[in-house]
Amino acid sequence: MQVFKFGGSSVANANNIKKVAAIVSNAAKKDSIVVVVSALGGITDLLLQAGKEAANGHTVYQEQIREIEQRHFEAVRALMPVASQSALLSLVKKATNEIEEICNGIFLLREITPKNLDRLAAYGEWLSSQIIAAAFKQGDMQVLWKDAREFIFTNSDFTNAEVDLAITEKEIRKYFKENKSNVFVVPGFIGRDGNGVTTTLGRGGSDYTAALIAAAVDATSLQVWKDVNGMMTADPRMAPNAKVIEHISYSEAMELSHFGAKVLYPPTIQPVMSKNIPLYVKNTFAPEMPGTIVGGKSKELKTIREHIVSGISSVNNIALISLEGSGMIGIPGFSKRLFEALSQERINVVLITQSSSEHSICVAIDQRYLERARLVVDKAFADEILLKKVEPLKVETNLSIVALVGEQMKSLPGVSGRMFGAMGRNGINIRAIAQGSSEKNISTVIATDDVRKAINVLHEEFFETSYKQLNLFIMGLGNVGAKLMDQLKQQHAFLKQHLKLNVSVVGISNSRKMLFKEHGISLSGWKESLAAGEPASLSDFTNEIIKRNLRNSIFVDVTANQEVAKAYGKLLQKSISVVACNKIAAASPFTEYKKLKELAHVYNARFLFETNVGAALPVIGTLNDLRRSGDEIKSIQAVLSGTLNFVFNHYDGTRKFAEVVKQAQEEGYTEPDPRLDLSGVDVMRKILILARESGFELEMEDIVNHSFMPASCMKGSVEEFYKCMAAEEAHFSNLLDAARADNSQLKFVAELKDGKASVGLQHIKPGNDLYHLYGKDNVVLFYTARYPEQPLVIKGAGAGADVTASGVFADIMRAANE
Ligand SMILES: NC(=O)C1=CN([C@@H]2O[C@H](COP(=O)(O)OP(=O)(O)OC[C@H]3O[C@@H](n4cnc5c(N)ncnc54)[C@H](O)[C@@H]3O)[C@@H](O)[C@H]2O)C=CC1
Ligand SMILES: N[C@@H](CC=O)C(=O)O
Repeated sequence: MQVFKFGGSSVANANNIKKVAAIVSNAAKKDSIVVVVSALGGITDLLLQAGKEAANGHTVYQEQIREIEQRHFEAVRALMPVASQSALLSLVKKATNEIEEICNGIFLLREITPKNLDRLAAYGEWLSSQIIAAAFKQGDMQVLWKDAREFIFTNSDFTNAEVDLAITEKEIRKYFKENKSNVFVVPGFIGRDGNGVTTTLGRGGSDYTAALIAAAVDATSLQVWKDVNGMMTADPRMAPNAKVIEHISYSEAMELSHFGAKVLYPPTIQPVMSKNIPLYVKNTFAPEMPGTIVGGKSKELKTIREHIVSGISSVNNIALISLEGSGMIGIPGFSKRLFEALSQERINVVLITQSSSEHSICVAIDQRYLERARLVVDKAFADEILLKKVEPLKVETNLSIVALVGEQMKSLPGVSGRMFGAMGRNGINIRAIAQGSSEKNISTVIATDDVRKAINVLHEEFFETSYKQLNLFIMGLGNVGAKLMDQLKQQHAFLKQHLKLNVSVVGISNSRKMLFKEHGISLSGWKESLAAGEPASLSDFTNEIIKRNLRNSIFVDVTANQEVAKAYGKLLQKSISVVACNKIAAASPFTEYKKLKELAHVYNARFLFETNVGAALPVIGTLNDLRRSGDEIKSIQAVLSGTLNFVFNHYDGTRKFAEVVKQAQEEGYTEPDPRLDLSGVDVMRKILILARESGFELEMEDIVNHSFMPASCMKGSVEEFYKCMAAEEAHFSNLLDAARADNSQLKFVAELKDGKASVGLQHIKPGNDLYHLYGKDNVVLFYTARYPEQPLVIKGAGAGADVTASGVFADIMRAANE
C-alpha cells in the first residue's frame, strides 16, 4: 500500500483534480493507494476569514460563503456528468448552509473561539475529499471515502491539536485491515478530540495525516504531491538558482522544514522516519520529474550527494531577546527560569545562544510574542533587575534566521568559516549564531533586509557549480566608461564560461541620466536606454545601490568628480567594493585616504585604484607586492603623464604646442580638464599615491611642482587656456630648443626620495632609463632594498581609454575574486 497526499494547489480546481485522478489511476494499477487531500486551494483561508469577519460584525462573510459554494459547485459541474451532479451539489449546498449557520451564530455573539475555527476549517477538506472521491469513481478506480475524524484522535488543543499516536495508529490499522479497496480517499488536516469534537492538526496538517496513515499501515512509500518539483536547495522566490534536492535524509528534511522550507509540514517526517518509509516530494503538474526522495539507505545517500550542504532555509519575523547581567555569572538556574517564564506564556524558543562567560543568554522567538516575552521575563527577574544583577530584557526586532542544513557538515572542518566569510564579505552582520553538536544545522540571526542577499550568497558559496553573480554599478560613461561597457560586453560569455562569473551591470549613470535594471542593463543598447533613463542624482544612485542590497556588488567610479569620490565611504560601510580610476579619493587628504582603506578592511570590501597610476600598467599592484614581501621602497623615478609624454614626443616645432595638446585631448589621454595634466597636478596626484602606497604620509601640499607652464595660462576657462598656450608658443619653443641644445629630450618627471616628492620638466639624455619612452608611454623605476642599483622597471602605455578601461576591468575581477 502507498499513501499519496495532494496539496491545495494540486486540487485547486477541476482541471487540476483531473491531473490528480490520472496520477492515482496510474499508480492504482499496481498497488492499493490511500489518497489524502487538502481543501481546494484558498478555501481554508476563505473559511477562516468568513468566521473572523462574522466575529467582527462584518456581513461580508456571506459573500465569502457564496464564493466557497461557487468554487465547489464549479468543480462538481466540471468533473461530473450532468446526471450524477445533483447528489454532490446538494451535499455542497448542505455544507455551505451549515457554514452559514455557524457564521450567523458567530456574528450574533461577535465572538469566535478556536473550537469554532476548527469546525469551520474542517469543511474545506471534507468537501474536497467528497468531490475528489466522486470524481475518481467516474474512472476505472474502485474508491472508498473515509472521514479521517473516525481514526485520527487528538487532544482538545483546537487549531493545533496534538495527535494521540497510540490510539490513532491502532484505529488506522483496524480500518485498513477491515476495509479493502483499490483507492481510499481521506480528508487531511482534521481529527477529533475525546468528546468527538472536530479538531485540526495545524496549517499544513494534511501532510501529517498522510504520514500517520503511511506509518500505521507500513506503507511502501509516502508521496507528497505539490506544485513544485521537490524540496529545493533554497526558496526559489529568493534564490532564482535554487535547484531540486534529489535525495535528502529524514533529519535534514526535518531541519529544512522546521526552518521555513514550506514544502513539508514539519511533523510529517517523524512518523515515516520511525518506520523507515521513503517519502517522495513530487510535482502534480510535472509527474515525470523525479522529485525529492527523503530517507532511504544512507549508503545510497553518500554516493548521490554532491554537496556538503543540503539546503538553505530561512524564517522571518524573529526577535532576539537577551538576558544579561554580571549577577548571572557562575550561578545556576538563570536559564531554567528564563525558559520556564517563556514556556508559561507558551512562547516557543526558536534558537538559543549563551556566551561561555555566562554573562548573557540570547533567545530567538517569533516577533509576535515579543511584548508577552518582555513582560513575563522582566517579571520573573524583577528582584535581580531591582538589585542590578540583571538588566531589563534587551530586545532586537526585524530579524530573520538563515540556516545551512546538511548532515555532511559535521565531518568537514571549515563549513562555518566559509559561511561566515561569504556573509561577511557581503556586509551581512550576524547578530547571533547557533550550531548544535550534531552539526546538522548552522543557524545565523541577521537583519530581515539582508535575507535575500544572504540566501543568494550562501547558495553561491555552497551550490553554485554553474556561476557566481557579480553586480556592477558604473558611474561615469565618458571615454573610459564607454570602453569599459564594450569590454564587458565582449568578455561576458568568456567570463561565464571560463571564470564562472555572471557579470550584470545593474546601474549606470553619467552626469545627466541614470538607469537601473536588476537583471542587467543590455550591454549593446545601453546608450539609448540611458538617454531615456531618469535624471541623474549621485545620492539617489548610491542610495539605490544600498537599497537593492545585492550580493557581490561593486561600485565603479569612472568619473573625475570630487563628489562621487566622497561617496565611497558610505558604500564601503555597506561592504560594497569600490573600483576607481578617478584619482581624487586616493589623492585626498591623507586622513581621508587612510579612512577609506580602513573602511574597506573593516567592512570586508575592496577599495581598488590601480588605474590611478599608469592606467592599466601594474604599478600599484607591484608596489604592494614588493612591500608585502618585506621589500622597502627607497626611491621612485617615473614619467607618469601619458599626456605630457605624448605632447613632448610629438612637439617638434612643426606644429604649435597648443595643437599637440589638443591632439592629446582628442585621443583621450588627457583628464576631462586638460589643465590638470599640463599644470602637473595629475602627476602630483600620481606620485602622491605612490608615496602613500610606499608607506609615506604625504599630502598634495608636500609635493614640489616645478611647473613649466606660464602662470597666465592657468587662469580662466579651458578655451582661454588653449588661446593662452597658442599666444605663448615662443615659451614652449624655447623649452624645446634648450633641450635640443643640451642633446636631451623633455620629460615631465616625478621623483620620490627620502620621503620627499617632486615633479617637473627635465632634460633627459640618451642612456637614461627615461629616455626611450614613446607615444603616451609611462615608465616607473622602483629602487628598493632588493633592487638597490638596477631598478625594477614598469613601462608601457600609460593613458588612453581602452587601456584604462582594461585596468578598471582587471580591478573589478580582483574585487570579484576576493
Ligand atoms: N583617459 C585616461 O587615459 C585615463 C583616465 N583616468 C581617469 O578616468 C576618469 C574618466 O576619464 P574620461 O573617461 O576620460 O572622462 P570623461 O570626461 O570622458 O568621462 C567622465 C564621465 O563622468 C560623468 N560624470 C561626471 N560627473 C558625474 C557625476 N557627478 N555623476 C555621474 N556621472 C558623472 C560624465 O558625464 C562622463 O560621462 C578620470 O577620473 C580620469 O582621471 C585614469 C587613468 C587613465
Ligand atoms: N590624463 C592622464 C591619464 C591617466 O591617468 C595622463 O595623461 O596620464
